Amino acid sequence: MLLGGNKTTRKIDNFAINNLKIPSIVLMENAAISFVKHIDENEDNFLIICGKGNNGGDGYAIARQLFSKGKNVKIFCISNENMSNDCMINYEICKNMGIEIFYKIEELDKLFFECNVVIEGIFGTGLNSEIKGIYQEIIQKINTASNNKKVYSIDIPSGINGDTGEIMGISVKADITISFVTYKKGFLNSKIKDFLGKIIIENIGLNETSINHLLKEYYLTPDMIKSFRIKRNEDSHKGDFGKVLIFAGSSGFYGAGNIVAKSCVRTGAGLTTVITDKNNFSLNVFVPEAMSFPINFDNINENLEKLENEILNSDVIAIGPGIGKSEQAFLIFEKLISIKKNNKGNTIKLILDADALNLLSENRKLFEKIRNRSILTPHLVEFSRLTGFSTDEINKNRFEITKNFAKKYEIILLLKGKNTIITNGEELFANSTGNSHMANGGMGDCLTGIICSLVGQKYDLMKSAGIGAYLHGKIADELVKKQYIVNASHIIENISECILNIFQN
Ligand SMILES: NC(=O)C1=CN([C@@H]2O[C@H](COP(=O)(O)OP(=O)(O)OC[C@H]3O[C@@H](n4cnc5c(N)ncnc54)[C@H](OP(=O)(O)O)[C@@H]3O)[C@@H](O)[C@H]2O)[C@@H](O)CC1
Ligand SMILES: [K+]
Repeated sequence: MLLGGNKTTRKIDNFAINNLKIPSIVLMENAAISFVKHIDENEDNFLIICGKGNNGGDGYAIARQLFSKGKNVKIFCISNENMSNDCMINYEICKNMGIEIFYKIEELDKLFFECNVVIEGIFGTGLNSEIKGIYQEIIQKINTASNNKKVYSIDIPSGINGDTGEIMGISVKADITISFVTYKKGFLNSKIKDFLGKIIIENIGLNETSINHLLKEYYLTPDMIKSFRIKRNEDSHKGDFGKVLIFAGSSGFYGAGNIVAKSCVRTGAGLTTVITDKNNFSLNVFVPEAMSFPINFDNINENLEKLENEILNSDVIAIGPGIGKSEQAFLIFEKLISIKKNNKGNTIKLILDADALNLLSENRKLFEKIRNRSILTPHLVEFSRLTGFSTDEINKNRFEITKNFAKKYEIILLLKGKNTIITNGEELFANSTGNSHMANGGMGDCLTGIICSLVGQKYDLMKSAGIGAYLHGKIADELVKKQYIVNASHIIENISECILNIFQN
């Protein structure tokens, strides 16, 4: 699903009008028809509150549509001065059709009392400053009435900034928001969840393929994930699904390595090998399918040569969870990223997480070795270390900072958090799955294991990160329907079933 904001709405509008030659009034009509589809047939009494821009124009067009279905419709017109052209056209039609239109704020309370459903088209993507005066008063009244009326917002609850989700002074609290063409970036702001209600994204007669060159940002949906699927050949063998090398875990943190390995195995990698302390015997017990490459941490140099063969034999290497920041960990990390091509002549892909990111932050010249072949999966604090931006600055400007970083270092960045962001600097995915019940130790390790497994199975880096993040969150979303806390082990046991559901449904 396309992800957009205020500017992109104007861009799409302009393209549809100027290039596709769809008159703007047709787009508005399509928006109104799509909107009305979601209104309960049994509802009868509607109050439609309209501003003077195209959001209000949508409101008048929706009023006409409902009126023509025989519904009882009243309109509250906030202002009929300086209306946009299409708003004016629909306002005039409503007047000509004899729909009752009210103008005085003193009449509003009675209008609320008489209706069952409020539809508001005060501001959409054109909101450009703090809301004050009469607009503020009307929104307050809508929110008071919303206690016992169903409130629908057209495109965006009036008062929410479509780009940032910021509340511009005050906002309508919608029960249902029906938005057009794009999932608005502002909806990703977790602080406004209660204002959005149920979100539905509707078409206005534009096929996604005719406009998707205009924007390269997406909100991940099940259909998108399904479209990424690479079918398995009947005659394939384990070599076709990737040789994955994992450097994760160290004394005290063996669990991290075990979780990465088990997630990787369960996601379907062909062969999984874990570089681990020679004294760690837990791997074989926890993940019998994985192989180990034992390291003598007391004498690292004796291992590095043998390790070279292992690297040359790999398709993808995941590095970081639980490795610590010791001198030995650094030497192994440096070795693992020092070879770019494997024995088959293919580029060895890298997934860098946790301590690998911290080591990278402290040794920035190593960025040169990871270009064009890596996924970095920081959480907010790790990303702050990598970029030098404060966590607040990143939160306020996630899209721009992540894209710039990915572009600068030519890597895929996956910034974990609510609506995990994945970007290569051009294209961007915002994840739609996941919840707070999965916020506990080992989750990130599990995600690393899933992603390196997908890369091994020849999914490109963006798609591996996208599928991985979606799958990881989706499993947790399903599990919280029947349990309160979701741990990495729960995710691991459900990976395979969830992949099946996503790819086959
Ligand atoms: N491609 C699509 O997706 C399609 C989108 N469509 C629809 O168009 C909507 C966007 O329409 P839009 O651009 O006319 O802006 P809109 O939100 O109506 O607001 C502008 C009005 O508000 C005013 N105003 C702003 N801030 C204010 C404030 N703080 N306090 C007071 N006034 C304020 C501003 O006044 P001005 O500042 O210009 O004086 C102007 O009058 C979009 O959300 C969707 O519903 C569909 O029709 C079909 C195609
Ligand atoms: K609105």
